[in-house]
Amino acid sequence: MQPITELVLASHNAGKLKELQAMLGKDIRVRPVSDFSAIEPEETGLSFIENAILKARHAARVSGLPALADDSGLAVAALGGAPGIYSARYADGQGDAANNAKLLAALQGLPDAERDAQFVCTLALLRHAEDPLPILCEGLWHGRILHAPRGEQGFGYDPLFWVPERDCSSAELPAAEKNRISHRAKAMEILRRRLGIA
Ligand SMILES: O=P(O)(O)OP(=O)(O)OP(=O)(O)OC[C@H]1O[C@@H](n2cnc3c(O)ncnc32)[C@H](O)[C@@H]1O
Ligand SMILES: [Mg+2]
Repeated sequence: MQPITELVLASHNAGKLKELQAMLGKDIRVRPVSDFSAIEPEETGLSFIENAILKARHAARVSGLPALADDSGLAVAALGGAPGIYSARYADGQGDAANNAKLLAALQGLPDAERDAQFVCTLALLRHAEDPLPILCEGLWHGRILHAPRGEQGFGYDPLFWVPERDCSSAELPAAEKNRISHRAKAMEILRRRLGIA
């Protein structure tokens, strides 16, 4: 396989883009898909990986470059895995603060022992829009949902996600530390190995 020297990141989420860029930018020239198109493809898949593939395919098509997409979310055990693939749309598109408020309300009154959750990250890399064999990677990060937000770092559900191995919320972790241990870091480690840049 030809080494990949440049790729388009198929995300419109600033927090995600920052993390992906920090994890890849030393080895590969990365450009956001917004350099090529403002259109966000509808996430019609029923699984994280289907949505990652369709976002990457769209980005490869509009850019003519290899494309990497990240479809991720939060799966809460007490909610049967919700919000899951609907994490970004949990509060009907009203944004991170509304998503977090809805999650806290859904778990109101539940003790710590019943607040297990995991962040899921899937990555899909397509060498071109018709690539029949995308590189697919996943990473999971186990934790617990807090009773109130903590911390200012990160994005999305980070202020509500308790990280047992660090005794703090993921929004209290310095960016470099989150990027070493998160679901995204784990998926990215697999991708780096597949690309031979580990
Ligand atoms: O689809 P793109 O354009 O990449 O951007 P998005 O924000 O819509 O991304 P997703 O469809 O993958 O939805 C992911 C959701 O899960 C949340 N999420 C994913 N990774 C996270 C992380 O590391 N920390 C906090 N929240 C995260 C994020 O805030 C979104 O609400
Ligand atoms: Mg999305």
